[in-house]
Amino acid sequence: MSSEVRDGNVASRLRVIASLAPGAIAIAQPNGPPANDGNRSYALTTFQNLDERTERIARGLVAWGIRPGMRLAMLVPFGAQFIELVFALLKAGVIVVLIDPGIGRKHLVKCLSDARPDGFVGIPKAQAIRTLLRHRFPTATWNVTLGRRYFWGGKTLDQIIQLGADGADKDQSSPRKTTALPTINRPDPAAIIFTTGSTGPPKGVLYSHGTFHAQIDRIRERYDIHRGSRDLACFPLFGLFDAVMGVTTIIPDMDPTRPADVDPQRLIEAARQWEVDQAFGSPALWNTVVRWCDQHAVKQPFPTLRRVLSAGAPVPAATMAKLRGLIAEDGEIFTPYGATEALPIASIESREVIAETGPAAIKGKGVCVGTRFQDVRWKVIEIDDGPIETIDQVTELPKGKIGELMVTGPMVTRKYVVRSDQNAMHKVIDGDTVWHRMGDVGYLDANDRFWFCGRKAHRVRNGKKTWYTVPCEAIFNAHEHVYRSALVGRGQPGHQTPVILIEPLREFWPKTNQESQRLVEQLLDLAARNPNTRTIQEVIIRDEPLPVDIRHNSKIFREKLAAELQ
Ligand SMILES: Nc1ncnc2c1ncn2[C@@H]1O[C@H](COP(=O)(O)OP(=O)(O)OP(=O)(O)O)[C@@H](O)[C@H]1O
Repeated sequence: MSSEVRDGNVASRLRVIASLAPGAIAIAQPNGPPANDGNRSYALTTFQNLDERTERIARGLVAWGIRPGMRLAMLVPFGAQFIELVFALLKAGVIVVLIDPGIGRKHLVKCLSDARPDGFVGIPKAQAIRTLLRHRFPTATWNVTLGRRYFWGGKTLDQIIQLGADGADKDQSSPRKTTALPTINRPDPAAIIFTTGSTGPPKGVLYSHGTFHAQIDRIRERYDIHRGSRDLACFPLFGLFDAVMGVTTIIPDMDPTRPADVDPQRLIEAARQWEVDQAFGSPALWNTVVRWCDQHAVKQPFPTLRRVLSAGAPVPAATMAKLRGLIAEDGEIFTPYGATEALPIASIESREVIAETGPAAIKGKGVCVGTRFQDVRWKVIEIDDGPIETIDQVTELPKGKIGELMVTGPMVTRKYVVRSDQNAMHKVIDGDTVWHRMGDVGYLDANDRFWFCGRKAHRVRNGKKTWYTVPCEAIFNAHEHVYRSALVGRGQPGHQTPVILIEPLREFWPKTNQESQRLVEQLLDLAARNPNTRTIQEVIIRDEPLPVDIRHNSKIFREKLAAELQ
């Protein structure tokens, strides 16, 4: 489809979809509580509505004075309006600043301030907070409020839409008639998206329109996604991809910033009502769904679901096997691997995990994240904690050897624009090409699959000995009373003692010191029998959950734990 889109703006794909299927439903959002039979009423947006409204908002923004390259930060909860506004801003040539509220208030304000936005598009509450903190956002003068505007300046969305219809700003003495949308080329900047911040403060990644095109094309091809599919979008940003692939986004009744707290009953109802055939969610969401169905003895609650996507962290093979039993028999579960800076890089399907790579992972071989997406190039290189400027300074490792992963391709972003000091640590120049160092360690196998062994920054070192998080933790996670574990180093890198912190499953939380001691002994016994872990001699059973990121609910904040241990 990309060849049909003449200009480089990724939002122009909407126009193509709208011309092919104008009346098809682009977005369905619940607008009432579920009835007794589980069915509920939904507000519907067709592809034609979506294209026309985004066009009108974009024209309104341009008529108001918004110019290509201006940065506008989105402070709008995920939903139909979020999707609509992102496309409208892209059509106007704006660089959309996207921040996941799940990163927490402190990081949120800091990231927004560092992104130096020219304005905010937000709900009244967000605009009120922005106004109170205006010294942090000195350049933010173009502000659009959804709903009612109170004591702050700017325009309401309704005024922008009106402007888009009129083609001129009535507030101005000499109304402009120039509401043509700008021409955008693929290399032009489209968005600044923040990393989760699981290894330090979140970094702002610059996406071009070309980055988005490459992501959409690769995802569509590899997962064989077609117009007419219906996606339960439990991971908000996927709703944006759906719209330009002609897929209906069903917005689930859940807090997208707290995927582990989802009510599976609501998902099941939505999937039934819409005969959903695709769903995207984080591993934590699927874990909640699988456990709930287990507890309630629910059999195949998603009979029409044929494509499940789960991203952001490893999905245990056991969860995958159970999830397989909940969806259509011929359904597939994919775990794409990538990062905010480079997505998608690789992918694996559940059958391969269950039959082959999952059992290997349990033995401490790392988590296999699969084979490359088309046009990705990757190398495993010797681990270096400092910057690597050019490709000639890189030492590539042979297959099977653990090192750090670096990648390049059209979906790989070229730089950070917030915390740009981090560019030196992550980017390697190779002529016109930029390689991105993922910050992940692992190895490539004989079938060109990558085996993820954890984050580079989380490895524990003592002299020549290195312990990698994922292969070590797998040995402890295999104990039937363990929910998850974290390898943490006590002391300075190079002189660290490896310590394993254990979060038992809720039902097996030790009630006495003796029970706790018994569990420690069993775990040390397990550790002694595996070469990865036999040098680990300290296991601590926690009496509270391990700290994890809110966005994926699965990335363990090992830095925090290490600080507690020192
Ligand atoms: N399928 C997967 N299996 C295992 N880990 C994954 C998978 N997909 C992503 N990851 C992990 O998530 C990381 C990317 O996450 P993200 O871009 O959200 O930010 P972050 O790297 O956690 O944050 P920061 O870079 O700020 O520390 C990858 O580098 C990898 O460690």
